[in-house]
Amino acid sequence: MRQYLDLCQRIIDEGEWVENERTGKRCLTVINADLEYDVANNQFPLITTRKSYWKAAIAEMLGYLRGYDNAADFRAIGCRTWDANANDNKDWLNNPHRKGEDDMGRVYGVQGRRWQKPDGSTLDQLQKIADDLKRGIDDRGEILTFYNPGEFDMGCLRPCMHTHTFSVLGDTLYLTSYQRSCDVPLGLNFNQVQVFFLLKIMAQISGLKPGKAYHKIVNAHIYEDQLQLMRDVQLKREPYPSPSLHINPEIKSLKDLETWVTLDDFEVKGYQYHEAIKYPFSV
Ligand SMILES: Nc1nc(=O)c2c([nH]1)NC[C@@H]1CN(c3ccc(C(=O)N[C@@H](CCC(=O)O)C(=O)O)cc3)CN21
Ligand SMILES: O=c1ccn([C@H]2C[C@H](O)[C@@H](COP(=O)(O)O)O2)c(=O)[nH]1
Repeated sequence: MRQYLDLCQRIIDEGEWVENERTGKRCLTVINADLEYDVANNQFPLITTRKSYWKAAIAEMLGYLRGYDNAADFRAIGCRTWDANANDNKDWLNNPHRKGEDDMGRVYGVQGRRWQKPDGSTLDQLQKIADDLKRGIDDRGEILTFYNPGEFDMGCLRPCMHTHTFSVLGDTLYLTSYQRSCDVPLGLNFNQVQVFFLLKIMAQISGLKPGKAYHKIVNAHIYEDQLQLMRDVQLKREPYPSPSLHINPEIKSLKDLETWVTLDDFEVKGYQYHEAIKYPFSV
């Protein structure tokens, strides 16, 4: 939790103002942040200085792992984060590739599960990783990437947390996740939960122990309309100790994740938090 608050403070102390054309807003910005999560000791990095909606964050990652490309599918599992980008983003609404209401296009999970190959077939990156990890194999290329520049014009948003690399040492699984752009008040709240969850669930279905997760962020920013709430409200609060995340031990395979898992299979214990803060969201 401290590392999150330190990053927020660093942006306020050292950040530079950058105009963002896409949203029409200015962002206070720093380059490069390295965060680390102790999954081995179940130190769940849930923000405690405001109420954080961890279930929606897990649902979003679950939707990516299932290859969802539609905001309605995300809503059905308890996540509304794609409603705005699928349906209120002017550029996307005018994009001929958009297939209608709620379509997100070829983003995240589509690339992760159905990467289009030149011969017309598709590649399932996640299945290959799950199969390898189950056999204890790390070929130094256990990489799940959602980043497909050739298809950016076919999706509503370029992926932000775009690449996840899994590594095995002995009987322990590690994860390194890369993020090109980070809305620290809103997005990072979710992304921290997702990196932690991704390592914990992949370790569980591989029969490996979870180790540490490393989260590498390039452009970390606070939008101008979020700054006052961050500086004068959230950063004035004292954090509480980390809660822990518990996953139904019956989840044993990628197939389980794809077929029957719901948010009821996840529980957070010991979550103490300060009251909610509503940060503005930029589409
Ligand atoms: N500007 C921007 N920031 C983001 O963080 C972001 C995007 N755009 N576009 C794509 C996804 C969508 N994400 C989102 C979208 C909404 C919330 C949000 O509104 N969170 C609220 C409440 C969530 C809830 O009630 O479940 C929050 O207070 O955290 C968070 C992340 C993360 N990403
Ligand atoms: O998982 C996510 C997804 C998105 N974001 C934020 C980062 C930026 O503020 C916007 C994306 O805008 P770009 O112009 O494409 O960089 O969404 C996030 O923090 N986490």
